[in-house]
Amino acid sequence: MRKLIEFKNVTKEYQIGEVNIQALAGVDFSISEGEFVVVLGASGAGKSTILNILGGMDTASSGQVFVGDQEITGFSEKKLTAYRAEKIGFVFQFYNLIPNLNALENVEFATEVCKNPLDPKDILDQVGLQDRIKNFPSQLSGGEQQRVAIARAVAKNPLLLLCDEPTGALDYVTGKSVLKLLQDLNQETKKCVVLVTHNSAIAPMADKIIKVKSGRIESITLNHEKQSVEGIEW
Ligand SMILES: Nc1ncnc2c1ncn2[C@@H]1O[C@H](COP(=O)(O)OP(=O)(O)OP(=O)(O)O)[C@@H](O)[C@H]1O
Repeated sequence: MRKLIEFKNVTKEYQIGEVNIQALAGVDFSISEGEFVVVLGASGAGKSTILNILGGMDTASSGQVFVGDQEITGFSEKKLTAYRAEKIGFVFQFYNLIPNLNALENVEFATEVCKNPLDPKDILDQVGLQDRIKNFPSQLSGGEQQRVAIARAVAKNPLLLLCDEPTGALDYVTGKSVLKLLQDLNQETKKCVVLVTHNSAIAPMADKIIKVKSGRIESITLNHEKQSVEGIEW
């Protein structure tokens, strides 16, 4: 499969007063089109930093990041904003829905700035919320709100779906159903999904597992016998 993402010797340093924090100390990896990738590591390992640089929410201190045929590390602020808006769908641990918009409006709002959005209603159908589209976030459970957040990300028709601990605030069963939804969407749409988690038990659902430790890549494993989420217990 064609290479979609490449990190080449990427570093990230944060300067807090006199203190210099090395969040990434030279990271190299690549991701192919359509892959479901799990980025694993302990707290503070650098997982979110990788995801934020990939999503154009943060910038590398040095090194190169390629997405498709573009080097995003060379982007101006304006190009990076367009990249985030058009190419990236984000799903976070806390759903970040707009409280005074209902489920459908939350998805519609996100698609307004996109070039080729999918139909918000169709996507809410696909995530199983066809009967709840008029509900406000406060009227939905955590799992349902996360489904709206996933619908919002997917409806943008992004190149990449980036998920940072998407089940972190959910109970076991609900978390599993959200992972199943992400796995199904990856299989159906062939969109690349990069999911950050500290939960190593979910690694078997991925095509590729990237382990991060202290700002470095510890290992990259290709999983040829990917498992369905239903078959994984933790
Ligand atoms: N904006 C920031 N300013 C200063 N330091 C930061 C910032 N963001 C991250 N860091 C530091 O960089 C390191 C990597 O953080 P990162 O959030 O990428 O880790 P993580 O693996 O995602 O951890 P967690 O699972 O706890 O979210 C940590 O030491 C963190 O404190």
